[in-house]
Amino acid sequence: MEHFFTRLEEIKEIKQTLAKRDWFLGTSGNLSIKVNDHPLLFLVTASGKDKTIHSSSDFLVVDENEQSIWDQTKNPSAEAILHKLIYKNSNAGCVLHVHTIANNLITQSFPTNKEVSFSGSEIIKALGLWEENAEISIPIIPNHAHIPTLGEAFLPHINGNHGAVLIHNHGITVWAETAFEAKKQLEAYEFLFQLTLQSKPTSLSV
Ligand SMILES: CSCCC(=O)C(=O)COP(=O)(O)O
Ligand SMILES: [Zn+2]
Repeated sequence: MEHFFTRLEEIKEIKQTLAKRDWFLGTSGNLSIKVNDHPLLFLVTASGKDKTIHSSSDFLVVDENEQSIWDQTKNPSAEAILHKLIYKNSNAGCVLHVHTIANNLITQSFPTNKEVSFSGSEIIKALGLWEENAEISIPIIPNHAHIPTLGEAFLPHINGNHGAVLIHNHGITVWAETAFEAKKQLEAYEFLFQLTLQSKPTSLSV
């Protein structure tokens, strides 16, 4: 139980930090943190809420069918299936999804089912790549309104315990083994997007 409350505090703190950055405009975005491996249980944001307002009903615990196990008065994030797919196919412990102007604009510069690559910035070390001239690539998938179809497009890109997927004209989903790592990596990706958009167009490469 102590573990549960520690995880809850971690994800609440991330929600508050990202809200201060305006990364939840228009009720967009969803966050989750794993609280049990077998059976899979994770805390996930409730759907459709203003995520800049913080209350005791911000999160609910769902199982591997994305069903709330205690509280039937609110619904889990509509995108909880993506979080479930990540937890079922990696050792990730936390999943963060945000819509930002920068992550939407970056996807508009590239075709879907391709990837966008970044190199030449020190912040790439925050993504775990420490070698000289390291390059990081992020896949861009189509934005299917039907979430199970979005999940099918997303699944092949879950290739490790941490990673990221851009959804075209929608947002980014980042996962990592811990909440600290997931937030760090999300921030590093958003840094790269903003840097690229504010730099010369030649710094983009497909
Ligand atoms: C209001 S943005 C459209 C839904 C979305 O993409 C999102 O991230 C928020 O959905 P949720 O069900 O998690 O509130
Ligand atoms: Zn979304």
